Amino acid sequence: MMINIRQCTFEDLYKLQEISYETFNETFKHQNSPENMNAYLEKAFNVKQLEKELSNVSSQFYFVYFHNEIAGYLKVNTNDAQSEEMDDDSLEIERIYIKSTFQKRGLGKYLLDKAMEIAIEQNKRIVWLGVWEKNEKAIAFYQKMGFVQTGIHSFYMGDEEQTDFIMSKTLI
Ligand SMILES: CC(=O)SCCNC(=O)CCNC(=O)[C@H](O)C(C)(C)COP(=O)(O)OP(=O)(O)OC[C@H]1O[C@@H](n2cnc3c(N)ncnc32)[C@H](O)[C@@H]1OP(=O)(O)O
Repeated sequence: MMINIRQCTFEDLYKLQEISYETFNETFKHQNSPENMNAYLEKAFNVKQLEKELSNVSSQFYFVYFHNEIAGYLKVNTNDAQSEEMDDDSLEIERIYIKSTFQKRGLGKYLLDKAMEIAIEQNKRIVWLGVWEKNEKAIAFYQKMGFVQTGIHSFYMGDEEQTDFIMSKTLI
């Protein structure tokens, strides 16, 4: 099989840190200062933080493999692991990141389908996510996947306040 998916465990901590840094950096370094990028990377992906997230029963991480190489990852949250106050019948896609060399091969859709599958299994009604308003590529991808904008919220990249679009999809 060309494409495989596997749920991450505690043992994957350092691999997870590596792909988190790499993909975040290549996605956002062109539109943000090095200071703000470093501040965010250190805060979001330090070992203690990732340990905490990996041990949260309401969060799940998955690696997607392309020809046996880690090509990207998915993080989903339910209940109080969601990064916004949301009802218990919703699931958050907190991160879908595909390494640039593996993009446009269907892997992002593969991870998104996985998230939808988890939501259905857990009887959720809404799948939602936050995406930076300037991340046009990801917004186009989520629109293509049937998500619509349902709100906004702000977050900090270092000391800069930025706006995320909240996008959602309702399951039948
Ligand atoms: C909640 C968050 O995580 S927000 C941050 C999202 N992640 C990032 O920005 C990280 C960098 N980007 C990526 O990782 C990827 O580009 C993703 C996740 C946005 C898309 O993943 P990819 O593997 O490249 O997309 P994939 O090949 O699965 O494409 C699926 C469909 O979306 C469409 N699509 C993908 N990218 C785009 C785009 N830039 N513009 C329009 N349509 C697009 C494809 O054409 C495809 O449509 P099709 O099924 O009709 O052929």
